[in-house]
Amino acid sequence: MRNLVLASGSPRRRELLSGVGLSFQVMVSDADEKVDSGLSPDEIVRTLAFRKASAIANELSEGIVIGADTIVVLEDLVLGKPKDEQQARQMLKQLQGRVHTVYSGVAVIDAKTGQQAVGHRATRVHMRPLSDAEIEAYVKTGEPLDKAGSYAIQGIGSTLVERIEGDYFTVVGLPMELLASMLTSFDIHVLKTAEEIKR
Ligand SMILES: Cc1cn([C@H]2C[C@H](O)[C@@H](COP(=O)(O)OP(=O)(O)OP(=O)(O)O)O2)c(=O)[nH]c1=O
Repeated sequence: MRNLVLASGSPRRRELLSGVGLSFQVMVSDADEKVDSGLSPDEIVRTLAFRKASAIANELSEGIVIGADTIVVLEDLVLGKPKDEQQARQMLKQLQGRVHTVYSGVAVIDAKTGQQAVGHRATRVHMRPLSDAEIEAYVKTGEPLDKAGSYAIQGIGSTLVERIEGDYFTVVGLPMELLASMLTSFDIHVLKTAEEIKR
């Protein structure tokens, strides 16, 4: 099988991809995460996922490169990763007791042929009301710091989420069903690979 490359420093994305039995290399891009203020949320995550994948694909002569990006959107407010505890506190104060949408973009690029695909998914998240003391305690766990919107649904943040509408993996940062279907057009078939591993 052709070399698969995950262009991401996110341990969550690494775990999700390993979880379906794919073997891959990790190469972290230093792609600029600034975007035009006029872009819609889906355009933002698609642009950034593509930028991350192409930064790595440009360094390689072959390989299928995957990039991803996740943002949290509360009405017209776009929340990325907090700079510090103060910003994490502020984001959680805005999100508590309300519904927001998590957008995750995925880009796949074949470094050899230049074939490319970009997609995204959006999931609505209902967060329960949180007291200031709860927000403080959660911020102090350190978990919010490298997460878009300052929470991790897969971690202690699971206790803050009442329910979601849509794909769970989109919230964690890598929509797996979307990615698997995109990979089939690059002739990478996740279920077939999993079957080969079992044999
Ligand atoms: C909302 C949410 C986000 N996140 C994470 C996923 C992403 O790692 C991060 C969003 O930041 P990103 O900029 O998408 O990704 P990253 O900087 O971690 O990694 P890279 O750019 O190298 O791919 O937030 C969770 O882990 N759980 C959650 O519930």
